[in-house]
Amino acid sequence: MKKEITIIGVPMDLGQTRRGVDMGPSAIRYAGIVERLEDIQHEVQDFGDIHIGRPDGFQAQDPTHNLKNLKEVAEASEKLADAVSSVIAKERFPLVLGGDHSIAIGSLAGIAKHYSNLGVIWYDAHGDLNTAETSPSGNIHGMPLAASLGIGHESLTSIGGYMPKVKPENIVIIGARSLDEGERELIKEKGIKVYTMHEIDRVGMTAVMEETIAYLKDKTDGVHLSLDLDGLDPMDAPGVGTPVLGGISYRESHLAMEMLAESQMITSAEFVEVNPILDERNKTATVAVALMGSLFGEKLL
Ligand SMILES: NC(=[NH2+])NCCC[C@H](N)C(=O)O
Ligand SMILES: [Mn+2]
Ligand SMILES: [Mn+2]
Repeated sequence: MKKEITIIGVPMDLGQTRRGVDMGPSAIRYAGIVERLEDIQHEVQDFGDIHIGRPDGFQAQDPTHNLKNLKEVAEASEKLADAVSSVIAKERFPLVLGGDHSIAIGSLAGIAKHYSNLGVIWYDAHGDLNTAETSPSGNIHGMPLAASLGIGHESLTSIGGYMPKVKPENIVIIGARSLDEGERELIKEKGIKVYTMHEIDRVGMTAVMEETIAYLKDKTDGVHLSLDLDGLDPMDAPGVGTPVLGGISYRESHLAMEMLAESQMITSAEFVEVNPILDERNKTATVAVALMGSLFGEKLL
């Protein structure tokens, strides 16, 4: 089915401390995302990049919290929320390119306004369910899913002027293999559905995706895919800032994207954490583009 897609680049690197992930959108464009989607008959428009403010180097860390670059991340999130929301208002499919995963706070704030029961598939090695209190790093890219549940610092939970963006029972995390203590507690407390690498190995990606699709299908009126490239194994996606061994393979990821394409349930998507400085000859951006091809219906025959 032909889609009208708008690409939004978010050159954000302030949600974590390794420089270079702000070049993710360029690397993904360079790897040919527009042509790839046009080749399978979609109509693609490139919105360009959201402007990311630079932190004032002389400004001391706010003593009331340990959140790095909170002001800049919150400002960028508001801008992204507006951009994403305007794309959906035009009945186009928003495809957001990161940037670190903190950008999901803005994407979800812009998207969730348009749905009463948004589903979220969080494809990631991590839960990104930390708050200032539970975070080992103070990096906001470890917090976007918590913030979208309405948990965490007010400057992050209130983006878009409402909260929460998503209900715990509408979330599925796939690929988890690194969770902090507070994240584990939150998962249990809220009953969030998680397929760790254990389940993926045990029952296989086919069953994981069948169950995920069945779980979300009837109770949601839209599903956002938030794909962190570190969900994949670092052998397949080396250009990420927080790699974790033992991840989802390139092949399993293609299968997952193909099954989502068949389900026709995905209404928005983002691909994040591509860091060209840490990458090998743009491999991770190229993998991201290949996965987007499958998500949007590319088939060999
Ligand atoms: N989006 C990501 N890559 N997140 C990594 C988070 C790592 C760790 N859990 C933290 O809070 O700092
Ligand atoms: Mn991650
Ligand atoms: Mn993440």
